[in-house]
Amino acid sequence: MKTTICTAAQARLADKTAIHEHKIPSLILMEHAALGCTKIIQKHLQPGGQILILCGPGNNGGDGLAIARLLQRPCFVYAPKASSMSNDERIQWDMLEKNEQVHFSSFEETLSLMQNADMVIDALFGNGLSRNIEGNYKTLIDAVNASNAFVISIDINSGLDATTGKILNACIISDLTICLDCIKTGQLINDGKKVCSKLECLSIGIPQTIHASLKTAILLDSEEAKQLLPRRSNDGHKGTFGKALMIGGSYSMHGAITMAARACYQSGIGTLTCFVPDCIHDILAQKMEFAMLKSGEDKNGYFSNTAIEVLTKETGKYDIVTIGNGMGQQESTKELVQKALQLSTCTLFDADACWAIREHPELLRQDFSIILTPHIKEMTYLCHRSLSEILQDPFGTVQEFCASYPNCTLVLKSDITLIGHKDQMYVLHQPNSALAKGGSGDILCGIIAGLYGQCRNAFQAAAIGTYIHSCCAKQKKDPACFMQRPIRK
Ligand SMILES: NC(=O)C1=CN([C@@H]2O[C@H](COP(=O)(O)OP(=O)(O)OC[C@H]3O[C@@H](n4cnc5c(N)ncnc54)[C@H](OP(=O)(O)O)[C@@H]3O)[C@@H](O)[C@H]2O)[C@@H](O)CC1
Ligand SMILES: [K+]
Repeated sequence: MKTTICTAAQARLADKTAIHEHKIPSLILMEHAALGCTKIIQKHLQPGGQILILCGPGNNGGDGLAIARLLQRPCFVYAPKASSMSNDERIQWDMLEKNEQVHFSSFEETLSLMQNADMVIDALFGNGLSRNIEGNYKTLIDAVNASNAFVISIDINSGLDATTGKILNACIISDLTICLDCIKTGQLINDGKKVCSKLECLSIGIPQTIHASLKTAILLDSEEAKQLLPRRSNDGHKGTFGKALMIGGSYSMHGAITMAARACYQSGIGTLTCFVPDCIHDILAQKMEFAMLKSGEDKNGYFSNTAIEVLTKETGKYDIVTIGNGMGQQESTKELVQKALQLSTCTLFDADACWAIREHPELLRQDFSIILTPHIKEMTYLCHRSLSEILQDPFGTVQEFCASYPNCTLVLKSDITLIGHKDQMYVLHQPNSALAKGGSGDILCGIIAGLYGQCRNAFQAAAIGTYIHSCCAKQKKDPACFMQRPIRK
């Protein structure tokens, strides 16, 4: 089952389509949601533990009341007066009329119960939050955050904008958030990262085809990765697995191209050629017994402007060209980037190549595939957004770029990495500080190139390469001393 990532509007549309077009009554969806939540809640609940369920005025509150019914154990519930409930919540309320295990508490009682509660279920607001939280709801949220209870939010932490991840004046900080049907974009960005400790996504019976038709982003998890990993045929030869040319390096940054090349080789490329400045040729010849080496004229430790001449004879020889690792922000980098595009083959722009193309973004529109792997700072060179604008809205940034450059696959690297192509997007949500060190990006570039050689599909290679890269980071218990080596399992 795919886990999807939606904006608030997409999530609402998916609900609406399921209810009105697929004729699945909303109460059935709510029952699925509540049954699934109850199972998860029970796993975290101590026998005899005191549980307090906070319900708001909409269907999120309806989920809370359904959970109270399904728990089948004594619990306290705070709920608004029946006249201000949504229709479905009202039906849930009626179902509790004869229930003797559910005790409704007043606002004041709820505040005092909070002090001894073992668990608080946050069903105040979900996808329908529309303005700042004030008054009693704010007081309740502040009290939850001050309590020692284990807090589970239903669907969305109440107070969090589901799309932007901004807090609307007050917000529940949860130990666990059970996302209904899909993860919301706001849970992965901005304040969303701080208020949701752990996300668990629950299927509630909304048909997967609805998400597919809405073109929602897909979580890149192990299930998805298995589908993407290229299969190597036993009767393949080195040509089958691709010929890569990696252009990069400088006197002070020869490690970057070395790491990228090693990662490419270890990721299964058929043959690998590195093109580096003359001044580091001999160093690399010592380090890279696995790659063929070509070198071009250097100046002050970088490629010279005339180094490009060597590339003129290379047209048609390679399946993938990578450019950028350790090249520096030099005039020659700009020249080489343009020349690399003339090789008319799939080209991966990493690091300084993303900087070098910024004056000629029109060159990114080619009739062959281009992969770009910028981190957030490098992304500022590729779009008209500032660093903070990209951080605020990484999903929109990737969508906008991919719509403008349909032949490009963009890998926007940060604690969550987004991989976009046309209207498709994968989201890798495995933040790990092990990858926050020099060389990580170079290795990712190499892994993607190695995998491209084996599948010849830029979006697939970028997605599976990004996933494998993050798996490498999980190998060590202490992320600070992690040494990166590509793996294949
Ligand atoms: N539909 C489905 O298929 C399923 C939906 N499910 C569940 O429904 C949830 C979405 O339900 P929902 O649309 O009723 O929104 P929800 O957030 O509960 O409340 C909206 C209410 O709050 C009010 N309100 C808003 N902001 C406020 C504020 N700051 N302070 C005070 N009031 C405020 C708002 O008032 P209004 O803006 O209309 O004036 C309205 O009355 C979703 O997250 C999931 O949990 C599941 O059961 C599975 C099936
Ligand atoms: K909630």
